[in-house]
Amino acid sequence: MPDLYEAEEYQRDLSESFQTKKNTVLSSHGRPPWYGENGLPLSNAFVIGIAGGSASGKTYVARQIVKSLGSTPTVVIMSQDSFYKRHTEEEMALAHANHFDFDHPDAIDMAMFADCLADLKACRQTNIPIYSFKEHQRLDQSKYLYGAAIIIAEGIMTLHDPKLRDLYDLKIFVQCDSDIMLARRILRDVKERGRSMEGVLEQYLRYVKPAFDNFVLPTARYADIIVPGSNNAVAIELITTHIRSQMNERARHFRRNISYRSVDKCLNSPSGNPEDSSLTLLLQTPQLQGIYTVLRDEKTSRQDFIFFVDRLATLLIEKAMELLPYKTKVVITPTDTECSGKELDVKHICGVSILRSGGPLEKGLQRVLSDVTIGSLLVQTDGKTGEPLLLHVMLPKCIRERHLAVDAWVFLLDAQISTAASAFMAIRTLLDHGVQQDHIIFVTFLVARTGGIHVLQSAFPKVRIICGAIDSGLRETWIEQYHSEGEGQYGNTRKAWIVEPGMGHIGDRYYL
Ligand SMILES: Nc1ncnc2c1ncn2[C@@H]1O[C@H](COP(=O)(O)OP(=O)(O)O)[C@@H](O)[C@H]1O
Ligand SMILES: O=c1ccn([C@@H]2O[C@H](COP(=O)(O)O)[C@@H](O)[C@H]2O)c(=O)[nH]1
Repeated sequence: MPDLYEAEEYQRDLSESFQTKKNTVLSSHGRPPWYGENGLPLSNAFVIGIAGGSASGKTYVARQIVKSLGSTPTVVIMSQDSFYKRHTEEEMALAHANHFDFDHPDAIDMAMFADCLADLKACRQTNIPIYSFKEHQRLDQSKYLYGAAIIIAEGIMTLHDPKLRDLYDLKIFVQCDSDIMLARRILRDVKERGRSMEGVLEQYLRYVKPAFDNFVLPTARYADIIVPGSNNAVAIELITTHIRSQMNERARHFRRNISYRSVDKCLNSPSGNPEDSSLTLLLQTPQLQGIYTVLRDEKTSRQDFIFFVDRLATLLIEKAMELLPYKTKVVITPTDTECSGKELDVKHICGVSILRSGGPLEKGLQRVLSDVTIGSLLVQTDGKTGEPLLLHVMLPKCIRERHLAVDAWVFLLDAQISTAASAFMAIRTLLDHGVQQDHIIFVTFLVARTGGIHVLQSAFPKVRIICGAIDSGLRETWIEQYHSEGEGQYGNTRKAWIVEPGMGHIGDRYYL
């Protein structure tokens, strides 16, 4: 699945002319857990810095590494080109006349580059600027990035700043013949950056070449590996082998570790007082039990299933609404009387569903909060290992930006909590974005008493969970899967967990 973790509107809003493809490339085969059973991040992302002269082949090396890594977790290529400073009208006029020095370290916002890189390395989201080489200007848009297990930072000055050098796990310098660099630069700048050949040469002789000798080449001494600017396949293979071994050391067996734990303290607080528990079970009225009976019945038609799921979702969301802060509001009634009441006291509120089975709760949320924005997280189980993989992140704006996320309240939606591996991953993702733990309300139809709920509650004690039923069983199984390829049909088995008595696969029964 290409281009993960990118905001969709970014794709729509920016035209190809801004050459955004060079600046950031993302590829992913799913991100395995990056945190431990205590909910805290275990390891930082692996960061590679690639320096070298202009057109030496830095981007090429970065892309070849991604290609050669093959089926690896998410990789982000972050180009230092995105961090050229914002320019005044005069500076832009100088730039268009080839009289602006873009090759001096001061031309790049090193502090911002280091901050964005540090955020990504620490598994937090970041919003990087977008730079237009045609306009010689930083654009007003920014690009949201999150979730990289491997980050490749490339640019002429990536090894220049000591603060930056401290962030890299591996430092690479691309060493290329000057004539080749000049020839490549002429071709590229005329074709892609809207320049004339005379302009490119003038800029090269005035700024690019002297800066390369003074600022870029000297940083080669900080590199762990020097890679040639052409015919570098062997060097790239060596680098990928090293990265793979680093990633293997970080691999985890997360779901296996959190399932089937002792459940004595599972649903209640350590004090044993249910009131202190982070889990709220809807009052088990006959009416509620009636709804669950319809939903559990395998004979229930799809139409009835949808109807009763929507009803139940509304009840759950109404209960969840009680956990939000309210403030006093005075209104004048139609009888011209002053009346003191309440209104929500939140800056931002949104929903995030864990796909696909969180979807059936969305209608309930929209019934209660008509204009709510709902994002999504696609978490899937690796069929072979049973480990959760984060495949797609599409979050509302109030979470994507950290300064908004700290004030956001989030209804996290998933049909059931069984091993709790998906819930764990979704909560960690929200925390990485700066959402406060006690601002997360997890809404679900079912919780498996013998699943991972205990570990989830002890890792994130301030996250409130609202559910309508607690089931006693959780069974690990292998499901046969068939797919067609060419002429034939091929089958394989996939690991799955079944809640008992349960309601079957809620997402499938609702959507299929
Ligand atoms: N090893 C290589 N073999 C062939 N062409 C290359 C190689 N490295 C780079 N190039 C070509 O040179 C040009 C500039 O490379 P690029 O990676 O964009 O440079 P940089 O990122 O260092 O400015 C591109 O057209 C690219 O395809
Ligand atoms: O507005 C600008 C900004 C930068 N440059 C030149 O770009 C190169 C660095 O990019 P590479 O992709 O590493 O080649 C640098 O040498 C600047 O001179 C520019 O021309 N205009």
